[in-house]
Amino acid sequence: MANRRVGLVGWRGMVGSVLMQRMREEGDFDCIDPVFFSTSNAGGQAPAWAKSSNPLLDAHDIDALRSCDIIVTAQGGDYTTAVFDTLRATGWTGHWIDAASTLRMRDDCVIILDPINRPVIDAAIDKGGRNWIGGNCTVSCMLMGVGALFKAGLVEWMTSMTYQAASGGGAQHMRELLTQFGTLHAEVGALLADPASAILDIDRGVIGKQRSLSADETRNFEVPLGGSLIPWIDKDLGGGVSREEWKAGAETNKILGRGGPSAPAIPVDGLCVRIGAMRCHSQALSLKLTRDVPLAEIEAMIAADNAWVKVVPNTREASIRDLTPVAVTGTLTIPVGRLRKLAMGPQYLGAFTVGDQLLWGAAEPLRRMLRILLNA
Ligand SMILES: NC(=O)C1=CN([C@@H]2O[C@H](COP(=O)(O)OP(=O)(O)OC[C@H]3O[C@@H](n4cnc5c(N)ncnc54)[C@H](OP(=O)(O)O)[C@@H]3O)[C@@H](O)[C@H]2O)C=CC1
Ligand SMILES: N[C@@H](CC(=O)OP(=O)(O)O)C(=O)O
Repeated sequence: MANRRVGLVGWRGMVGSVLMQRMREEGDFDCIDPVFFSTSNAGGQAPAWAKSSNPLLDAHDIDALRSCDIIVTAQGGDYTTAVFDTLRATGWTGHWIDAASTLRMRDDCVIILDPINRPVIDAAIDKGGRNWIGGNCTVSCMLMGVGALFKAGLVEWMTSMTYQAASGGGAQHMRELLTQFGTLHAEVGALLADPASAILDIDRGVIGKQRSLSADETRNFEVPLGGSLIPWIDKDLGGGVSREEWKAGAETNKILGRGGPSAPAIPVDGLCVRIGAMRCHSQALSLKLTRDVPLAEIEAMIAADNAWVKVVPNTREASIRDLTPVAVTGTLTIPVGRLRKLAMGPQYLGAFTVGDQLLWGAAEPLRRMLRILLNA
C-alpha cells in the first residue's frame, strides 16, 4: 500500500520541533509521505532534513489540507479554531491529530494517551472516529505515572498540586524566565562574589529588583517568575477555579472513558502553580484509595503499567537524584516517587511525579497516534 499523505502543521514551533525530532528518531517518516505546511511562509522550503522537496503549503488553504489523508497539527488553538470546522464542512474525512486544547472536550473527539487509554482509542477507531487530540500536559504526565491505580479502580479521589515549568507558556516564556534569572544575578553579582557580604543585603537586592522589573521583562508572565512562583495557570473560569485546574478532572475522566452512568467520574482536583523550571512539570499527588492496599503492591502495579514509568524508592538519596526536572528533561521516563501512606489513614497515598511536558505532555501522544492509524 502506498504511504499515506500526512500534512504537518506547526512543525517548526517548540512542540512541533520536539515532535519532528521524535518522528525522525522512530523512523516515522519512512512510513508516510509528509507534506509540510506553514501559516507564515507558504512557498518556502521544507526543513532541510526532510525528504520532501516540495515547497511549504499554505496551512490555511483548505484544498491543500483536503489533499492529506492525515493532518497532524501543533500549531495551536487559534489555528485549529480557524481551520478545523471549515475543513470538516467540506466533507473531508481524513484523520485530524492535534496538540491544542480547543477540541478536547467535544463528543466527536478522543483525548489520546494510548499507553493509558488504548481501549478507548480502539473503540473510537471501530466507530469511525477521526479526531484525535493530545491531552493537557499535566494530565498526560500524571496518568503516565499513576494510571495503573485508576485502571485498577483503586482511586476514590485524587488531588494534584502542580509545579509547572515555564515551557507550558511557550518559547518566549522560557526565555523570559532565564532573562529574569540573569537580571537578578547581575543585580547582586558583586555582593555574591564577596564571601564576606551579608546575605540579607543580597536578599534585599534581589527582592528590590524583582519588584522593579520592567514591563518588558515580565511581558509574558505578567509578574516575576525567576526566584518566585505564580499560583494561577490559564484562564479564570470563575468560582476561584483556573482552567488548568478544571482540565485535571475533566480530561482525566475523558481519557479514562469515565463520566457516564456506567463509570461515574472520579473527582480529580488541585491547585496549579507555575514555577521556575524549564520544561518538566512536577506534581504532588494525594489519593484516597477505594481500599487499603499494601504499599509494595501499589509500587509493583505502578511499575508494571507501561514501559516508561519508573518507581523511585522513597529515600532522600533517590528522590533528589531521580525525581526532578533536571533528571527527567529530554527523556520519556516518568518517575513516580515519594510513595507512602499519609497520616490520614491507610487508604491515603502520597506520591510525586515528574514528566517532560514537551514529550509525554505534548508531542509523544501525537506521533504514537499517527503510528496507530498507519498500522490500523
Ligand atoms: N507549549 C506547550 O507546552 C504545549 C503546547 N501545546 C499546544 O501546542 C501549540 C503550539 O505550542 P508551541 O509549540 O509552544 O508554539 P510556538 O509558538 O513555539 O509555535 C507555534 C507556531 O508559531 C510560528 N512561529 C513564529 N515564529 C516562530 C519562530 N521563531 N520559531 C518557531 N515557530 C515560529 C510557527 O508557525 P509557522 O511555521 O506556520 O510560521 C509555529 O508552528 C500550543 O498553542 C498548544 O495548543 C500543547 C501542549 C503543551
Ligand atoms: N497550559 C499548560 C500548557 C498547555 O499548552 O496546556 P494545554 O495543551 O492544555 O493548553 C501550561 O501552561 O503548562
